[in-house]
Amino acid sequence: MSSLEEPLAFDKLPSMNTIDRIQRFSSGACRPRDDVLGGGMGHRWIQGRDCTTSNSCNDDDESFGKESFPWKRHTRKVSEGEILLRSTSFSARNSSKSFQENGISHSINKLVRGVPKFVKIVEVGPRDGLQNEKNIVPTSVKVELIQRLVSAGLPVVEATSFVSPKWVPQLADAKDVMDRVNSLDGARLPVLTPNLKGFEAAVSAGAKEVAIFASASESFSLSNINCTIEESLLRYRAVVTAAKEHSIPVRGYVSCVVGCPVEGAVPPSKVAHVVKELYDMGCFEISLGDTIGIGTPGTVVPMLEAVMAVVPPEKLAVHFHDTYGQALANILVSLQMGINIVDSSVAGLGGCPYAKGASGNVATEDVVYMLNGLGVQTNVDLGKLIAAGDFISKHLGRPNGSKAAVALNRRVTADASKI
Ligand SMILES: CC(C)(COP(=O)([O-])OP(=O)([O-])OC[C@H]1O[C@@H](n2cnc3c(N)ncnc32)[C@H](O)[C@@H]1OP(=O)([O-])[O-])[C@@H](O)C(=O)NCCC(=O)NCCSC(=O)C[C@@](C)(O)CC(=O)[O-]
Repeated sequence: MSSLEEPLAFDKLPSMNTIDRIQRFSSGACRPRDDVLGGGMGHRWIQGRDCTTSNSCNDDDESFGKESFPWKRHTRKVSEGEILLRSTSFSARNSSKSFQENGISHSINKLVRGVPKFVKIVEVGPRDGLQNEKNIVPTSVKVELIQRLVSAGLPVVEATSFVSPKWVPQLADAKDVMDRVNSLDGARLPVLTPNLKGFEAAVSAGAKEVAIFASASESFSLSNINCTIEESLLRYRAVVTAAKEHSIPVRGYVSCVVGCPVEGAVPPSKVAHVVKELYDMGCFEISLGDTIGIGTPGTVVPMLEAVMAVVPPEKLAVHFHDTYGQALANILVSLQMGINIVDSSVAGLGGCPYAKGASGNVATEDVVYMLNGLGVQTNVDLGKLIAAGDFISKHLGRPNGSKAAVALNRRVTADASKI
């Protein structure tokens, strides 16, 4: 049992060789073409790709719409917030150009090797973000939050959970929320279901996609869903079978992929075992949750190596909590390894009621800001997203937990004061 006060396995910090090796064997591997290293415009540091795989490379973002269950593509107008953001990105463009003039772009392209051109963001704020809130958030606020997130261009917004209201009172209004968001166009709205009872309630409430959530740690499984890992897999097999009958896609989660609040370090082989079980039972995508935010690139890389040995990277998502401020670094290293789906929570809301001390998920605004800086498309309107984060933060009576949102809001105020 290791202490969770220490970053785990610092000595395992990956060398670029490790990442190169993974890239070579990853089916999503993509490499920058050396002949286009110097010619980019704007703040996009990743130049053209020469890849032949399906993992969102060698294509524009249209390929993203070709998943097995299509949903209506979201078209959006540019918001006022985004116009401001575009105007403030001028200096980033200039600095990118001067990097290129100095021959530094080659290093940048090496650094972002393998990072996909498009990242699908799975917004978990209305569910993971709110489930831990002590004061009950009115249904109307939850509904407006979901509407705002969909209108910001997020392709997937996890809406709520059909879990026991005794266990998670905050989400006891799951049916009412679904009744009011079901007609929203432009995004998928999955919900969590811990068992058949939850699945049936979700289907009657009109859910068109569900998620099941297992754990790589026995102790966490017991405290979160009151059963062992093997028992949970049995339950989930029943949920997936029922979902197949309704043609409902099922996403899988695995919690505690790096560490557990009770057991300490969790071996990558254990994570890989549970991920493979969920994949084999039919989950279309599996999200790897660092539930207590303990991971660093030094522990995330070996975990991903183990998981990618059994499930292809294009079927995997990463889900980092930011307890130790490591989430963006962990996301970047995951993208370098071929992952192109990232879970995040607007305004950095979140925490798990059964993982004491776990802080919020990585803030969606911070992820989008980083991806914009890397030239990775998300189709998310950062201005509208920040407004959604401000809306819910104001309701909860606390500052927006996204550093990018706070800084950009300050910048807007500063710019306005010059007028
Ligand atoms: C799994 C159970 C239900 C077992 O809970 P249990 O108490 O063992 O279940 P039970 O079968 O003995 O039933 C007890 C009562 O709950 C009811 N019940 C049973 N099932 C449901 C249901 N689906 N919906 C509504 N009610 C339900 C059932 O009808 C019964 O009601 P009673 O007869 O006492 O009135 C419970 O432990 C539970 O709801 N746990 C969910 C806890 C939770 O939501 N945790 C947060 C999830 S976040 C997470 O896991 C991590 C993640 C995904 O975010 C990724 C990451 O960050 O790593």
